[in-house]
Amino acid sequence: VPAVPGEFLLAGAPAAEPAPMRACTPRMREGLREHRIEPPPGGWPGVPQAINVFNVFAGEVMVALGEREVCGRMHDARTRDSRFRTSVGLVAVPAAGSREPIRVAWAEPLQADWRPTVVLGAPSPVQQMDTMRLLVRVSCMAIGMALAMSALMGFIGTRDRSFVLQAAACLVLVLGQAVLSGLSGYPRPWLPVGDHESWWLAAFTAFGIAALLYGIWRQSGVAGTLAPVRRAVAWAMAAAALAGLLVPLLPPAGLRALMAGLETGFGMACLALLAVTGLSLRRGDRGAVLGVVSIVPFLAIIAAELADSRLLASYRIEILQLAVTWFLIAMGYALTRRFSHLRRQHDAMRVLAATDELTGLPNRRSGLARLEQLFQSARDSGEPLTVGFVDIDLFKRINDVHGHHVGDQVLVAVAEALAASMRDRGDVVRMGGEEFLVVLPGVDLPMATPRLELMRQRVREAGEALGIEGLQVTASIGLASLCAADEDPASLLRRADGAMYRAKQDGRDRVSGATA
Ligand SMILES: Nc1nc2c(ncn2[C@@H]2O[C@H](COP(=O)(O)OP(=O)(O)OP(=O)(O)O)[C@@H](O)[C@H]2O)c(=O)[nH]1
Repeated sequence: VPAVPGEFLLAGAPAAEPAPMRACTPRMREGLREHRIEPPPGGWPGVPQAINVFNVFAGEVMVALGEREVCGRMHDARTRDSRFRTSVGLVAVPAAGSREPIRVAWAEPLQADWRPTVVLGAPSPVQQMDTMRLLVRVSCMAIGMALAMSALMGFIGTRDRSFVLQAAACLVLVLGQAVLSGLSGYPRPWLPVGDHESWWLAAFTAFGIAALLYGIWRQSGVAGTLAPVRRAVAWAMAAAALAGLLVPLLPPAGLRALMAGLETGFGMACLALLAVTGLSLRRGDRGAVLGVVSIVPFLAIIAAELADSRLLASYRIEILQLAVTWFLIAMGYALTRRFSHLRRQHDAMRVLAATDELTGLPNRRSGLARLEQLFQSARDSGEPLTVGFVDIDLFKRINDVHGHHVGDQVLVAVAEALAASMRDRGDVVRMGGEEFLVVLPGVDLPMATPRLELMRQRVREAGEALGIEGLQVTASIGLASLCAADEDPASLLRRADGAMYRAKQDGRDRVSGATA
């Protein structure tokens, strides 16, 4: 290696081989079927030719032109020309006028209709096309991984099982894509695929189909309603997963039969789910739209398969990956909706847990929590803080004379009268029974007394407004302002409570202030 100059870094070492290619051995050629591509009339034009073989999912691929002959496997990038990342290929310069044919060979495909594609042309456009395929393949996997991560984060936030299932489905489908696209062998194998590409492909097809069916079924809107459909889909999923587990036991012919069975089964399950999703839509379940949307690409692939589409044949891997990614995005969207639903539910429960059912005021627990906060900030800032304990007078008698339902009406009317007198309704708390707490941050005792006098008046008026004969509603109110001796909110409350008892003793229907 020459000395490293100051302006840049030099890494690596000069190449020792003329062409970093893997020559074919008799073992590699075993079982390969060879095909010939003839040169143009008049022979090769004497310029570089790139030959690229796509869509061979398993086994060795041989590409040869003239002297140059290479064998490579999709699942180990070290065996391939690194200029081609999604295919096995070579660049050769046949002599001008030479009539040597191109020879390509591969093992019998796992599915009869999975035809390999050979691309021939000038190196630059062939490589650009190869890079474009790589971009699609990598992007699809990256989206799948990002969705798996966000599903995991959703689980951390909600502890809801669907998020784990989604993350697991994403991972299965991402790994399946890695094997399908050959990225599991790039830059060196990171999954132990080895010589068993067909097993891995069949197993991931089976697990992937189980995951797809589960997702589409969950979104079809029939999960909770049609028991026979539910059972049929559950069976289909279990059968697909079981088939995936049995894969290592199957001989090549068995694998082919399994793949054909999985493809047919998946197609039929998609059509059945489309039909039941249609029923859900007709019943007005708008959520089922997502079920239809997630199946559409797979139905399009089945249709293209039946029509023997060229596009599907040459871009099979990318099209399958895009369909899977589409499905994962649809499922991710469904989970986002579920997340907001759970959030709303959670918020609603928090509000319920903090609210008194009868009056709609904050309940004792949340009121005390708010008082604790106000107590601390008043302590820190030195601002005044006053609390008023409001107790309806002779409430037991109101219940006894007019009935419990009138007692309830009185409680609601008093709560309303107290809350209406405050700027922030959150500062009136129902402490329980016929007791209320009024919190006045920033207000001292001399300022609080007339306000509570006014509230006492409003309580009386609220009772009169009920228009019940013989009903008189009054309240005794005890006031206390924060002083240096108050170590905690409880001591402030105790003093307000004491003042309220004095108001009762002094004849009720009055406001009494506690001394510091
Ligand atoms: N209608 C109704 N009554 C309630 C509710 N909660 C508590 N009570 C009743 O409120 C009454 C409170 O009575 P006491 O604590 O004896 O006090 P009081 O009758 O108001 O007498 P003083 O406080 O001395 O003026 C009890 O009879 C409880 O059953 C409620 O939600 N609705």
